[in-house]
Amino acid sequence: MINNSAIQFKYNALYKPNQLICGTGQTAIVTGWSVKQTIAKHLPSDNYAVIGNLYSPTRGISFLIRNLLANPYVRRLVILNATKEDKNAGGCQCLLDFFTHGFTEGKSDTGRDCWVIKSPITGYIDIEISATALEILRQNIEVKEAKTITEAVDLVNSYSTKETLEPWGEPLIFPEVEVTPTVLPGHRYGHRIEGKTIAETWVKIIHRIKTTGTIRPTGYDGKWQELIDLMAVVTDEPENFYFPEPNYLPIDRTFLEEYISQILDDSPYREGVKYTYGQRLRSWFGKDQIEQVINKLIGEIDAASAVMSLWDVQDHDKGGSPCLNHIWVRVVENELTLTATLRSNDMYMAWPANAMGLRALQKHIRDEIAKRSDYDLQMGPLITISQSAHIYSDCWQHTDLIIQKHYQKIINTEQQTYYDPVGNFLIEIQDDNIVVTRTTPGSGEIVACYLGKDPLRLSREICADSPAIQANHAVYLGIELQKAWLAIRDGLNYVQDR
Ligand SMILES: O=c1ccn([C@H]2C[C@H](O)[C@@H](COP(=O)(O)O)O2)c(=O)[nH]1
Repeated sequence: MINNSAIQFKYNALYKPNQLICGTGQTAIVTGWSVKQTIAKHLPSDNYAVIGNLYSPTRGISFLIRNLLANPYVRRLVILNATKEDKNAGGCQCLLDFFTHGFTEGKSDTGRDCWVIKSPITGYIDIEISATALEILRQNIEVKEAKTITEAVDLVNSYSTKETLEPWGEPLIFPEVEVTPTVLPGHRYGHRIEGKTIAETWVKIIHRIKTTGTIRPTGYDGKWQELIDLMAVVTDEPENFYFPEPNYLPIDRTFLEEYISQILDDSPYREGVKYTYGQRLRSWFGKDQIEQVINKLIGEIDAASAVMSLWDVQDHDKGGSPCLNHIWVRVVENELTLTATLRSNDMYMAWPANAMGLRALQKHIRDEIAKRSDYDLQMGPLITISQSAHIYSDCWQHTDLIIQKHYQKIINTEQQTYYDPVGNFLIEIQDDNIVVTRTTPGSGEIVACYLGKDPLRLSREICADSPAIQANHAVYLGIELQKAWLAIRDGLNYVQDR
């Protein structure tokens, strides 16, 4: 025991320094999803060593443990496990289980060797950290769970009246293994990705970002790969949601149920708890915007102003502003479409939940309109526009694995339908000329005709007229035009697709 209780410790934040509030005491506080500043403002800084969030058991715990190992004088840990989000994410529970039950050697989802926490919630610790070091932490840190902010504050204050404890040893620092992806050239601004289901669209999105996104600093002491303004169009998500079997999405049905309520239902303001989308939509601005949109469309079904806004101008002054900012609902040929704009979107971890939650909102609006009026609309596509569409570096390995397993299969199935919204092209030879007839994709009506001998010139003309032609369709056309040209040159018969 050290007798000088006025001793001040300097917290060495090796990882995520900008995300932590550092003090000079011996107690670390993990606030889960609660806003860390709310706790800090109730405590003098010499009562705590550090205050930080823990959002995810698979991504956050390793950093936290590495920092604790670098600061051996931290002898007490208070874990605030207070909100619905904490229950959903399971990070705080998993961290508690690390201290209570320990860990075993295992593999992560991507097959990487790691320590797996003995917990019903999946949580990983980097294998580069030695088991001995992890045991030292487990033996030398006193851990307490708090269920409310007040309980956490009282616990920390009561610790500060106790005597100062000796550090458990010298700081321990372990190497890190970094994965650097190869980035292929591609568009940086503005992408359109379409898929039938959220799951399928998600695989295409993560493929696009992972192969062509720019690697940049995140603003959270890390890196992400990013594309700017990525529009995803989901055309046929079924009513009860499609979850692949086995489920490769980062969420399951139990999580989704909770999450949908965060979008559809109001929730009262609570100190330390961030906005919820439901609260912003239902009550934050003194109006229920979901009701407003339902009533607006019933009154004027063609309205182009069925807008819901989630951004508050005050958000510039506070941290933790909403990522989902603008929702627009529009009826197009008896279909109800919903377009949502997100200023910042974690496309690996958050987009599937965001998209499913928005789809539930779209369905709710459709159903309410049907209940209260004569409009029985179909469900149209769900469209999301993600302005910063990113994947954090600690998800890159997982992302690669999902792409490897599922991307090509999805593309193959799509290509086999031979469907292109720009239409079909029929190729024939007439009097030593190549004749290309363009028809609509549905009824096959003729919309354009091209005639010539030069396959390259014809391809260019066709592509200039339909710049949105699908890449595989354009390549196919090129091959057929060349075959037609060869047939003319060699005096052979030409039949398309033979
Ligand atoms: O519904 C949500 C909420 C958050 N995020 C992600 C986007 C960012 O990666 C991070 C929020 O960071 P800030 O932009 O608020 O700092 O969380 C989403 O993707 N969807």
